[in-house]
Amino acid sequence: MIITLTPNPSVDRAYDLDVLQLGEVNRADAVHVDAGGKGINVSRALAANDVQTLAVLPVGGHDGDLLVALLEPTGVAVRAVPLPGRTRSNVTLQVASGVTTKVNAPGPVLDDAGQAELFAAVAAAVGPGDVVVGAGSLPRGANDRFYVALGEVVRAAGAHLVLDTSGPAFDAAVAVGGLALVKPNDEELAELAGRPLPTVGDVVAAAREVVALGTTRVLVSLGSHGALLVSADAACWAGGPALVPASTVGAGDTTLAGFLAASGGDLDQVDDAECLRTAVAWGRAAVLLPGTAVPTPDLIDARAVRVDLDLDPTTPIKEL
Ligand SMILES: Nc1ncnc2c1ncn2[C@@H]1O[C@H](COP(=O)(O)OP(=O)(O)O)[C@@H](O)[C@H]1O
Ligand SMILES: O=P(O)(O)OC[C@H]1O[C@](O)(COP(=O)(O)O)[C@@H](O)[C@@H]1O
Repeated sequence: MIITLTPNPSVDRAYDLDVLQLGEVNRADAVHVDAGGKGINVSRALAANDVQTLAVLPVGGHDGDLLVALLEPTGVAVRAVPLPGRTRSNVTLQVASGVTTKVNAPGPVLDDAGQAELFAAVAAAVGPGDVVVGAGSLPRGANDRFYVALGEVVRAAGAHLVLDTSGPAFDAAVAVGGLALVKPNDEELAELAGRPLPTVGDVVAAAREVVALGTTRVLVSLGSHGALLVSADAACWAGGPALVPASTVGAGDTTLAGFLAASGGDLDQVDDAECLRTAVAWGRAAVLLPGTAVPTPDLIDARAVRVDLDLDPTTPIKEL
């Protein structure tokens, strides 16, 4: 079973515009409202591809009710933990040229009691061999060691922790280690490493520093340049021609979902190249969909993805 925990979920509202004019009245051609937040998107993408998953999330207020209602038809099993405060709404402005502008709200405060309730919900659901995905930013009030504490809950159950977050929470979890997989994008990995990562060799070296601290695999998404998968003894890249996105929101989450789906939920037996190919195929399919929509199997084309196990480390990421 793949369980996701999204400590700061969102109702995602995406506005499609021809062009965006700052300081002017902009009129949208369409508005998309989706259940959002990184773990929730992972679960939605899995469920859309018939992979069983449970999403654990805090909810509060009107948008909390709306979030649960939006998840109802998706096939995701939901454990919604009612907490004080109101679930946030994140806004995306999507222009026809493919440029995506996001405004993420801070969300409600999560206090120690709320954190304990979320961990209890995960502990009640997780069993040996399961995969728990901790994903997204931390709400105000949450300790930077939130995902470290989640790791203790997950490992106590004999399960694997996968992480997709950024900033101090990512830093703290990587420093402690014991992670099966992390999914930064190249900017998040550069922030963690504390230096720019312009080439393939730079990204692989930074990912190997994460591996050396006790993470088995690092899946680095590179936007239109595909993704790199790095472990202690291997590095491979997958990608394809750049696409003009209908929306990049949720593409990273869908990429992670594709990787987990291809692994069959067994992170002890991963075929790196095939899991990476599937991950990139899912991400590419996601960017062609509006808002935070997730692709179904008919929209995913793994054959369009090229895998390279022997990339020249001097290759600039921008040339992939
Ligand atoms: N413009 C694009 N063209 C083709 N693929 C893309 C494009 N943008 C994103 N992708 C795909 O989506 C994946 C995730 O995108 P990325 O922006 O790296 O994630 P995140 O949303 O986590 O920052 C990439 O690895 C790539 O496969
Ligand atoms: O938790 P954060 O970092 O504020 O991000 C939350 C937002 O990111 C998303 O999960 C999308 O993530 P990605 O675009 O990185 O795949 C949205 O659904 C959500 O609104």
